[in-house]
Amino acid sequence: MTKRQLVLEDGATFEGSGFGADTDSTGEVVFNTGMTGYQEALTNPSGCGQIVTMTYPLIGNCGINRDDFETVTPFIHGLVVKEISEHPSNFRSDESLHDYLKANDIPGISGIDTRKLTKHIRKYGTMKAMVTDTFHPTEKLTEMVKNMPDQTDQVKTTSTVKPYVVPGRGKRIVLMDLGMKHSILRELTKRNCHITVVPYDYSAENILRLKPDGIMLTNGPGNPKNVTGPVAMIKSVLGKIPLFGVCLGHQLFALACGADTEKMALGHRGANQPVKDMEKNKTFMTSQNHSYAIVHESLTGTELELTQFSLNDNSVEGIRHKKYPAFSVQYHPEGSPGPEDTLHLFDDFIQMISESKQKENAYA
Ligand SMILES: NC(=O)CC[C@H](N)C(=O)O
Repeated sequence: MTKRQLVLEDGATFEGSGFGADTDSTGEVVFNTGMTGYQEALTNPSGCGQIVTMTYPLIGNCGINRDDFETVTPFIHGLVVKEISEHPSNFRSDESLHDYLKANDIPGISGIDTRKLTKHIRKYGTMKAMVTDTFHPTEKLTEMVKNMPDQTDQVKTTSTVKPYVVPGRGKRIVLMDLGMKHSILRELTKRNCHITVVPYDYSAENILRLKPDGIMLTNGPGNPKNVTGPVAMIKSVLGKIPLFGVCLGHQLFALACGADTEKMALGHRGANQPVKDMEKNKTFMTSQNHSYAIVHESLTGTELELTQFSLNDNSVEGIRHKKYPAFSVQYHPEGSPGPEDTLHLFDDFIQMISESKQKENAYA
């Protein structure tokens, strides 16, 4: 195995062994606390540009299978693990994690003290990093990492280029792909929706021409403030078509309504994030994967109300428009990986569409 190292922006270095592709790579180093679901986590397009550290100590033991992908092409820039399983064993396994990463040109690094690395990130925050097989003096490598430009076009990279249809006989949904996880599509198709998936820069005018019953905005990578098109779109459709936003979609909905977003110190990544739903008066375990959040105080003076919050750090997890049929959540209701306790939000969305149709008919 090649000797490989992870170099952080602040000069911290971690030596390990290479697996996956033999290539150098840069990105933002983050950690994921999920004990299962590495395949879904590494194929989530929201991870575009990130070097993902798995805190669970043994990764790759059930291989990679054809059923659990969240995108066709993975977008992460590196995978950091304590121990990589060299002999995956599972009836669904098609190939090893090593072979999969190699085929997709993503470097992995194993033998890392991921506890130490995670504590470091927890103390100093998420930061830029590099996975490299070259062992230049640390100062030189650190300088290279520091000078790495911030990526701002991740949504463009991960979104579909052209619209396409996934036919169904139920509600007609426009699904704006900001870096969509397949599981969102799966949940809508399970509910018989007729789905038109559109790119991130699809205009309100073009969406309205499709005469959808509802609009859903997906998850996606990067800073929500880098994505201006969908904000303008949301402003134009709000009150005309019921809307449901997830993760990045949730943040863009907030920006469109005059609230603000900020970068969190660490972000939330993992499958065990407790959230209080104030409308249902219940606590749910959720799957999360985000670095940014809505600024709670910025909801004041807008037409948005807080509906859900994190029981770990009180951050905003759900909002609803006070006048129009529109709501959103910061977490992944579709799970994958992680708990499916909040799948009912897809049913709530369909019901909101039916109720707003009834109201329209009553006024007609
Ligand atoms: N899962 C997501 O959609 C993440 C949203 C956004 N990119 C963030 O990191 O906060």
